[in-house]
Amino acid sequence: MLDKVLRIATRQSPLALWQAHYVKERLEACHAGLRVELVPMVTRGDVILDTPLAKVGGKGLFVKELEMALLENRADIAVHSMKDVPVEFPQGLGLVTICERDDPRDAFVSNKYDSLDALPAGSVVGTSSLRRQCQLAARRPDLVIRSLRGNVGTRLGKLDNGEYDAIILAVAGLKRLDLESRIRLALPPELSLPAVGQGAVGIECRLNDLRTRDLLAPLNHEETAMRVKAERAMNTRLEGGCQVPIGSYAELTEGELWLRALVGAPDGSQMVRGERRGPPHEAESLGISLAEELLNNGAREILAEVYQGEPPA
Ligand SMILES: NCc1[nH]cc(CCC(=O)O)c1CC(=O)O
Repeated sequence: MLDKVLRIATRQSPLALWQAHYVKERLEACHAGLRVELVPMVTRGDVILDTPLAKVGGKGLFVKELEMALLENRADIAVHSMKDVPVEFPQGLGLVTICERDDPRDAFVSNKYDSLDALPAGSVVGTSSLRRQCQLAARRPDLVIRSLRGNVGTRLGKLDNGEYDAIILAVAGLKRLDLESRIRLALPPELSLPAVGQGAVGIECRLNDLRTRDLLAPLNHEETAMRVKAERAMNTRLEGGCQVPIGSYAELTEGELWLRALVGAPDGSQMVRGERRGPPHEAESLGISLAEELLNNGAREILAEVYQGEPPA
């Protein structure tokens, strides 16, 4: 039966393919007789590999082609790392499902050292994330932080050939690729506040495609959705559309949301932090009010400076 086929638009990086296969398997397990096909695509973000993302238009580069495929009915859903999903969607598309979150933490990866604190002065640490960079530099101003791009395998290769003493990657990505053994230390949120949505997989589709939305419904994880909603509300109130030095992380404990956030200068010289606690149904307003507090405490000036150097796309 043709209407029992569902098509997933996906990038072809090993991480993207893992996530697409994960959603395929979950959907097929929930719906007997449903056949799920992958539609592999190349995005601009996959092609431009040598320039810091902030300079070439930011995270949106990885999702535009997938969204075109949805709009032109060449695919039914797109599977994303929530961390890479821009704040706005094209007309007619939306994020309808967020799967259960995996480990949200950043990972310290090194062949020589056990932790950030064990690194000698002058050690070279690789990351292209302004968020990771500012938190690293704030704690260890004596380190040399160098840009590091490419997919997870490429980044590990650059560590292994000696270009870096250590690199920072997401725990979730390493676990998905069966590379958990490379993690020397999972950094607690106090040390490296995660990015919005880190560790969670989200699913986008055409909002008027009710058949697909019904099929996706059992994959939604309410607790993860609440947490990511608070994180994204915080980010949306701050962000101008390009890569930014912002951490935003929510936990849900005993029915209460605890949202922490930071905005920092990329060189770690300034850092504004804040937190909010409240009921989950106020996820969005908690995020917005925390963002406004940060803006009033200096984040406005920090972000203005970041955007001036690298204007949003
Ligand atoms: N920026 C790329 C990216 N997008 C999502 C993940 C990891 C998986 C996740 O956070 O869901 C990664 C790799 C990394 O940051 O190390």
